[in-house]
Amino acid sequence: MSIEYEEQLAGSLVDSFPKDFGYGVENMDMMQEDLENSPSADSKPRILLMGLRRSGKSSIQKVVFHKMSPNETLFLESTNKIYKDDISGSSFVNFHIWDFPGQVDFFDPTFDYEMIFRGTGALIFVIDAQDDYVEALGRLHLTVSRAFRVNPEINFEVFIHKVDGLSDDHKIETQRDIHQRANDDLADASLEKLHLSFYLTSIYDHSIFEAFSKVVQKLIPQLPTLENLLNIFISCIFVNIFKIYIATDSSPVDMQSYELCCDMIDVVIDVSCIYGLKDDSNSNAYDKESLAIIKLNNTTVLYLKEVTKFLALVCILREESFERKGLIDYNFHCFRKAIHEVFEVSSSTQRTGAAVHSSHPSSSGNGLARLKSTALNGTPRSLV
Ligand SMILES: Nc1nc2c(ncn2[C@@H]2O[C@H](COP(=O)(O)OP(=O)(O)OP(=O)(O)O)[C@@H](O)[C@H]2O)c(=O)[nH]1
Repeated sequence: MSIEYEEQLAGSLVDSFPKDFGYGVENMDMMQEDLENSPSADSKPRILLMGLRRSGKSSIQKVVFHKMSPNETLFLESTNKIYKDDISGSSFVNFHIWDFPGQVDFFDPTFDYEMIFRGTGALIFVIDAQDDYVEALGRLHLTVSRAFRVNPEINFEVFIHKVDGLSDDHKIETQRDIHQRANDDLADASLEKLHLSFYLTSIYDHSIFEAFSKVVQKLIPQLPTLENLLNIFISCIFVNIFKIYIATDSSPVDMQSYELCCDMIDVVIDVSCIYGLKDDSNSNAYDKESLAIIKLNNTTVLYLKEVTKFLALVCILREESFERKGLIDYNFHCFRKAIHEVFEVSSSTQRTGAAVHSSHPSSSGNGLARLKSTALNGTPRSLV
């Protein structure tokens, strides 16, 4: 895939991607001013990407949110600015990502780290598993303990990264060792309440998308409502155009199904971008008409349909269930309506400044109650 095509693709999908927006290390004051003045600063959760130099932070951001192919990250230059990405990935998932250069002295007294941590939803600390990680563990401890003291609500996520270069045994041993040492350091500092979540990640497979999905899901207050909706509807995955799954039904997500769903999104969006876009810049590669059905050779069917501007529902159905397509379409229609209702409630609550609490879907209106009865009357529920 050419770089021009990728840029065109990213540009056509995401309106608010100020790609080259960044602050030089020398421009910390400017960044701070922006933090204070930005109207969206309070409403959108912030995700910080931190870690030592060359640990893979920028690569993660580029691969997940800019559709860069993993091989191209070999040519990424070292970041010497803090990059801020405004991700408007779905009605539910809007956040800022701050990619910190490895060499920034984050605890420079002229730099107000309290302000940064106060508005942060998740702090992702990236550790290069192919390198000696002793220094990284020291830095991790320093960073999370400072952040926790300022804002104990932050979700602390540790990406044990670049595990593609490790054997399966080595991966497990590395995770165990990092887990043990990081938690020992916290116990020594009497910070047992600080919880770290660990993920094995690589940009060369879907593990980075899966890990990011889990990080993002923790920031979605409507998640239990979405899960309920999916449970009563069908076995499926609800993903956005970045292949981050927002919610699934309650059966555990197996990697193979998730990878299939991701590939389906790639096919639909890539083909639409290459062959579907008209010359006028107003047309979108992904819109209300976006729909794809692929029959697999194991008697299952992949079914993708647009839900909102950035969200799609991808279902894996048994072939015989798919014969009742009218019922599936009707259920989908109800599901889509329910999602829009949840979104409307959430945006109006956000406007009034109140917190959004999840509730059982049947309490959210007639559309949802109808969905429940329809679903129970004949929707296939099994996953591959
Ligand atoms: N094998 C492997 N290499 C990776 C992975 N992720 C990133 N890399 C490589 O790691 C190198 C450094 O990646 P960057 O994304 O520039 O690292 P960074 O943390 O942003 O570095 P600074 O900007 O210096 O802070 C690049 O050559 C990437 O190709 C991965 O999952 N596996």
